Amino acid sequence: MNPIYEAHQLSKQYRQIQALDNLDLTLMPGRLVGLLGPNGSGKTTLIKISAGLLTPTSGSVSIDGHTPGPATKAIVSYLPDRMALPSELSAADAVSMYADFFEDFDEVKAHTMLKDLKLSPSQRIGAMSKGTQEKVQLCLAMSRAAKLYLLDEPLGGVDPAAREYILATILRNYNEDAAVLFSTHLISDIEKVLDEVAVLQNGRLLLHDSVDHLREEKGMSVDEYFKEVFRC
Ligand SMILES: Nc1ncnc2c1ncn2[C@@H]1O[C@H](COP(=O)(O)OP(=O)(O)OP(=O)(O)O)[C@@H](O)[C@H]1O
Repeated sequence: MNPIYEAHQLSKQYRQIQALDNLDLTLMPGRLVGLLGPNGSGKTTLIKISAGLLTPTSGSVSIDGHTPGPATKAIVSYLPDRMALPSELSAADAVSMYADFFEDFDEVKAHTMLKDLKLSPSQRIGAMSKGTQEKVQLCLAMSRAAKLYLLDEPLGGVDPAAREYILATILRNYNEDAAVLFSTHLISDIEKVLDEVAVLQNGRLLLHDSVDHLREEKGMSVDEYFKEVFRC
């Protein structure tokens, strides 16, 4: 089986700040991977480069054999870390817009998810709370049948009751040949669903391992390991 995603010697420099530093990361299809790391470790930068929104200073990303760009936008479902939809649209308008943009978008699935999360399709996005906006964006991102999902903090502002549903939805909705790269600080909430973790520190890959192997080798949960390594 070929990797769906490969970052090779990836670096990103913003003036004096080295946000990514010669990072190599390979993701295989069918894996749900948590992208972890303290604030400022480079998670969003990695996701944005992979989504084709930022250009690396050096190194490369290959997604299903393509450099991030128009070809990868058709196979990558990206969930940004902040609201990216026009505020005047309603949730139903946003669903129609996604249906126009993405061939792999399942409109019925999106409406079912909105209903399950008790979101009003007619409410204007600009009038929604931050957590509600995040839920709408997640419904849209997970209603695509993509090969790679890049989810930047999908649970950040979501209440604990909805987190369970969202995690179950991520697990249920993604096609088993797809990979999911999922950045989060809510490690204890998600480690039970993850196959692997990739941990960033100062723009470098500190560790990339299966959750089972990490727990066995370190004798602790991923959450405990993270707190131990990054204790302030
Ligand atoms: N547009 C920018 N201009 C300058 N520096 C930036 C910019 N965006 C990010 N950085 C810097 O790059 C580094 C990595 O930031 P990034 O947002 O990728 O980290 P992160 O791991 O996603 O952080 P968090 O967990 O806080 O969301 C940080 O030092 C940040 O200050």
